Amino acid sequence: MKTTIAINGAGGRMGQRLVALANEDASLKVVAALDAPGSPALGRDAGEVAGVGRIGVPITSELPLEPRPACVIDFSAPAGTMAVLPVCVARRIPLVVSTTGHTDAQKAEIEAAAHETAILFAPNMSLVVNLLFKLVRLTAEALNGKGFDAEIIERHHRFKKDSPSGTAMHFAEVIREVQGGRFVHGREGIVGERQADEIGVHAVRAGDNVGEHTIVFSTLGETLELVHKGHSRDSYARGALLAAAFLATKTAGRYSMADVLGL
Ligand SMILES: NC(=O)C1=CN([C@@H]2O[C@H](COP(=O)(O)OP(=O)(O)OC[C@H]3O[C@@H](n4cnc5c(N)ncnc54)[C@H](OP(=O)(O)O)[C@@H]3O)[C@@H](O)[C@H]2O)C=CC1
Ligand SMILES: O=C(O)C1=N[C@H](C(=O)O)C[C@H](O)C1
Repeated sequence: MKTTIAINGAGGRMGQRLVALANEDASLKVVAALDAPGSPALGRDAGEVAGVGRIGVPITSELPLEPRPACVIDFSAPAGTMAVLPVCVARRIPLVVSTTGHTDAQKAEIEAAAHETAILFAPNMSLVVNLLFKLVRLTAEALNGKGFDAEIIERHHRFKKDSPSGTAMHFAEVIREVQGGRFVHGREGIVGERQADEIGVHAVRAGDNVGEHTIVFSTLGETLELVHKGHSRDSYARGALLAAAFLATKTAGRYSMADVLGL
């Protein structure tokens, strides 16, 4: 029995990889592909847009009633998430939210939807990055109160619309949960000496970098850096497809990539 999926943002960089990789997976079937109202991708075959040939699924701006997907995967934009969320809630369709850049109010709405359907909301679908979240928590605990400065540097492609990355902010939130402190986004001018409670967050936008995160723990005399470097968007896409297969069988509730990946 194939897991049927719908992809929100199917015309985008990630959406295209999801269509392509799902097309190669005998356990999955793409039954719907969505994109923004007014998108030039509307009406085109999702497989053709993804470069894998026709799959018989046209890209539409709304989720058709039939065939009902077992799970929706969202790699769109905040507005895209908020457009598909009520549809998934009303129809009790599990939803994997991979999009980043939401407001706090939008995040709260996404979390509330878990009362009605299965929700997995994660800024990064990569196995290695989700392992790195645990390693950063372990490091922050081990070095807490020992005089280490924590800074996060993220690098992404020139096309990324939100900043800093959702992944970088999750690293920062993990560190703050453990050590307390306050986020400092970049530094400019005579800002004075670095205060011990600062958690620096810095975003580089250049070239076609698919995602690189460096978490720095530095003190007088030595530095520890924990680094993830993405080579392809496929690490995120494969994680998202695993998440969809996991979520498709779940009842209402809030699930995580740690649940999916057994971390
Ligand atoms: N969790 C994870 O592991 C990862 C998360 N991401 C996140 O996924 C998102 C997408 O990234 P990426 O694929 O590079 O971005 P793209 O801009 O390439 O793709 C986004 C797609 O969503 C479409 N879109 C925009 N608004 C809507 C809407 N209202 N309804 C439906 N579709 C819409 C866009 O259409 P149009 O171009 O016409 O606006 C575009 O086709 C970003 O937030 C990014 O941070 C990315 C990689 C990994
Ligand atoms: O926009 C991207 O490309 C990515 N965005 C996500 C984020 O904002 O954390 C995940 C990954 O870093 C790639």
